[in-house]
Amino acid sequence: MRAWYLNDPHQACTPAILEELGACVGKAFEPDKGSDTLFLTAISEKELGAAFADTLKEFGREHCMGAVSEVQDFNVVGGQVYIDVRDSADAWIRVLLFKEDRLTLPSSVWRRLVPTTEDIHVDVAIASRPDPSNGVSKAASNGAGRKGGSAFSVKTYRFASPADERRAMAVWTQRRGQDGGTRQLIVDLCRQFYDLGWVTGTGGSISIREGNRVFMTPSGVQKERILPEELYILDMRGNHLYVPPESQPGRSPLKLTACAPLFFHTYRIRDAGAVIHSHGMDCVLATLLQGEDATEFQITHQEMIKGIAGHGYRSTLVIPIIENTPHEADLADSLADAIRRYPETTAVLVRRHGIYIWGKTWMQAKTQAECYHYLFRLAVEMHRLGIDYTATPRGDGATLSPAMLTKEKEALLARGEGMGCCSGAGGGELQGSHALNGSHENAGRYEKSGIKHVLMDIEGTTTSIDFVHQVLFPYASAQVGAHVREKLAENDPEVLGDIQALRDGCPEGCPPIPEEGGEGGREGLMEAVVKNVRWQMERDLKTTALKRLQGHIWRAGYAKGALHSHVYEDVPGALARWTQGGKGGWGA
Ligand SMILES: CSCCC(=O)C(=O)COP(=O)(O)O
Ligand SMILES: [Zn+2]
Repeated sequence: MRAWYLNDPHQACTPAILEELGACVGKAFEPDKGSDTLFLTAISEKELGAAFADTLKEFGREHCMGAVSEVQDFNVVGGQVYIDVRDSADAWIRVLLFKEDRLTLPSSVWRRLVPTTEDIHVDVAIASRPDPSNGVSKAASNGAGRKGGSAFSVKTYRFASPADERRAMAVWTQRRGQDGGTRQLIVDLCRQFYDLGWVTGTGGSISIREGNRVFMTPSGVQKERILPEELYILDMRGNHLYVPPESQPGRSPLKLTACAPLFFHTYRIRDAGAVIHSHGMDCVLATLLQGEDATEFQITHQEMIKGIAGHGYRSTLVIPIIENTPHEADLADSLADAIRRYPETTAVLVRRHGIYIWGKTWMQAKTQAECYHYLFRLAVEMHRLGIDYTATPRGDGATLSPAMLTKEKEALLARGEGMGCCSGAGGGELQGSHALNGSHENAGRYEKSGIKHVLMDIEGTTTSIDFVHQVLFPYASAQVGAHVREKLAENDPEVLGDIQALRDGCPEGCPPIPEEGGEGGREGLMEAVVKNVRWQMERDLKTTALKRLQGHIWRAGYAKGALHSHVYEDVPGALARWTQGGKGGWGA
């Protein structure tokens, strides 16, 4: 058996790709019990006579058996034949079968049988039997593919007329790059991203997935000068389908990008269609703006946040930050960990290095990359101006609008004596406690500045991080059942909202939340909430829904005196100084 892509005959197709489609390559003719077997002896004009043209047409026609749910075994009893099958990106794979080869296709895969020459004697036995997967390919039943009965039918198009098809093809070709190829598209994007400063100094990288084929840039090269044939192609298991020419005159052998293991994590964990690794300077600054210890970058109330999947203008966009390592490939584990812990994120920042951004398609990845870079630039500028880009503006419930800051307040902030250190922009434990060591004169400055409220971060600022991990988290986990039971008994709309948020934002693999009034009643609902919350907490997920319910559990715990927090010893003094004269208010 040999298999390759019809649109690029140099591209071999591995058994891994066929297996992903649910196809299986074997040896020898063994019709299964209960099979209907059809012998197609001699697809030859001489043998078939008048029926030759129609037979050819019939077997050359594309078939998908999904509707009748049949598995077909193509058994070559003599000669050789092509069976063409479509991959998950709608590209034709040509499988050449020799005598005694056997190809098994599930019902969901489009196929056609093509003679290797116009007049060939080939004996093919096609045995059909019920498909136990009922039309769902292996990829889909694994959860790796698409939803629905036929895994790939969503990518299969039929046109009312040849003219319709030509029009659609023209549009798609244009969208995919002028020459219609993923290779050319990556080359073009590399040039564009170089001009934007994202892939300079040979740093940064791009990868695009076409079904089960993954295109990646070579390592350590001038990214803006890559040629289409210098790209690697791999299957989803990491097997090399295409390796660029090893030694060209005057050039060293091309290695695969060091980002490959990281790219594969986004493909395998998130089913991404494209990934961009940028070294843009604003990404690096974003990893430092909120302090070296910050594990997240946050920004809110910006129009461009709408460009990030699942976010709106008022959303707080949260991007995890992981620590850099001397070698790019060593980032893979912490990137995978961040992807799992932040199920809503489509990007991971790497401190003092750059960012990985992915999307379902290359266009979504590019749009998001542009929005992320814009937001980082904006955050840097806002920070420089002393404006808090993490704060909700007035009119949206904020106590202080950065835009309303007077010159005096800006001066206060610029001296590092104001909000910057304790409004969430500082974050680190050391930094937090130092931030409160203001002098008595500061109280006067606050008074003069007209600042009425100081909104303080807790974790590591007023209170130790250990308190959160050793007291607050276990409390939420232990109390979730009792809290939900109590609040549901009161028909409290807040808890109903919390439950709905958990239901809507249920991460992949997390125990789902049934509808109210469903099977199992309220007890079943409560049990599901407890399982869902504990599942997320065990994985240290940071979903909005989880944080929301945890916040409510802790608030109730403080209110009834079940929870008591310590504060660092300099906190009470600092708060007293800031509130001297009764001008300020504070809360922690
Ligand atoms: C100055 S580039 C250092 C390596 C790096 O961070 C990077 O992103 C490039 O990796 P590649 O192997 O794709 O060249
Ligand atoms: Zn890099």
